[in-house]
Amino acid sequence: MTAAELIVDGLGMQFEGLTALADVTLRVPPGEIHGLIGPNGAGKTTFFNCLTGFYRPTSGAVYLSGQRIDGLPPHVITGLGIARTFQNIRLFANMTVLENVLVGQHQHIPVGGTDILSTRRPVYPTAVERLLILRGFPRAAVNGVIEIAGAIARPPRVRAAEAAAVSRARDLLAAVGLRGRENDLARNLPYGDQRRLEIARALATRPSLLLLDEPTAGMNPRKPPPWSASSAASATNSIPPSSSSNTRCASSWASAKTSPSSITAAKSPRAPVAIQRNPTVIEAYLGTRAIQGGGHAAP
Ligand SMILES: Nc1ncnc2c1ncn2[C@@H]1O[C@H](COP(=O)(O)OP(=O)(O)OP(=O)(O)O)[C@@H](O)[C@H]1O
Repeated sequence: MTAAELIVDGLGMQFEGLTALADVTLRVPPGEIHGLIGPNGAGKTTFFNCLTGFYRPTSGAVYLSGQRIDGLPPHVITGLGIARTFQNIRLFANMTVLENVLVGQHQHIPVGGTDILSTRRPVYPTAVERLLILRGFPRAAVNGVIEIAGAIARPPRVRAAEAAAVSRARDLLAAVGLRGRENDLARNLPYGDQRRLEIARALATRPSLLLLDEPTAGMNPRKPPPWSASSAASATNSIPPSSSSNTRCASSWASAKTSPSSITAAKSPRAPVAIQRNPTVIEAYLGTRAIQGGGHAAP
């Protein structure tokens, strides 16, 4: 997916008596990497939750490449191009490493239904679709039925798509340094590797905007990740995990390409939150390949 522009206009989030976000206004142009910095409780995670549909903001609006997205459910926002990781890791603990990344590709794996009908049109599902629609079934229900049938019957096109998804998942895992761990259960990975897996899963959704919540928490600040473009540079530039100082670079977002610009600072009545353009943090962590495109890791 190409890089997306994010515009946040007067965003507010109220938890009964608590104002977590008030009048947050900012713009992230396509292709830029920024850090969101603020003390504990400043509202960084709440902000990400509002952008990704986990919270419905109480005021304001969010636009992704011109489309208003606030209030939409998380899976729809993911489909529109925003992927995220979580401060408190949320993997599918009892699924394998590979399966976790496959889940991230779910929206791009045709198993029947709409994808096959609209783009490939094999004769049999089309006939079934027509029959069901003629009998008065709503189109969405018909698509659902055919999707289930496709998943059960697994015709050659579905199997080919699944094989491609597995191959891409393996490439993503290699890109984040998890080659050879594909069949391990996610819960058995060390903490730092679980963070890497979350990033691979997020990239698997082919995002146009990637939100990373405390991506370096629990990571060794001195040992660069294996996929880093320059281990010497990243060793110098990487930030401490959960910083001992009061200010934390808890969250970052990134999308492909880079271009200079400035954005306004986010405002919160509770504590200051700064938005900084800081490519070093992300590049040191992910390596430029994952962010800027190239190979299968490119979103
Ligand atoms: N679901 C919720 N219900 C009530 N209050 C909430 C909820 N989620 C967040 N808050 C409150 O909103 C404020 C902002 O929390 P948030 O987790 O967004 O801060 P943060 O900047 O991410 O902090 P940290 O760096 O510690 O993660 C806090 O006071 C928190 O208690």
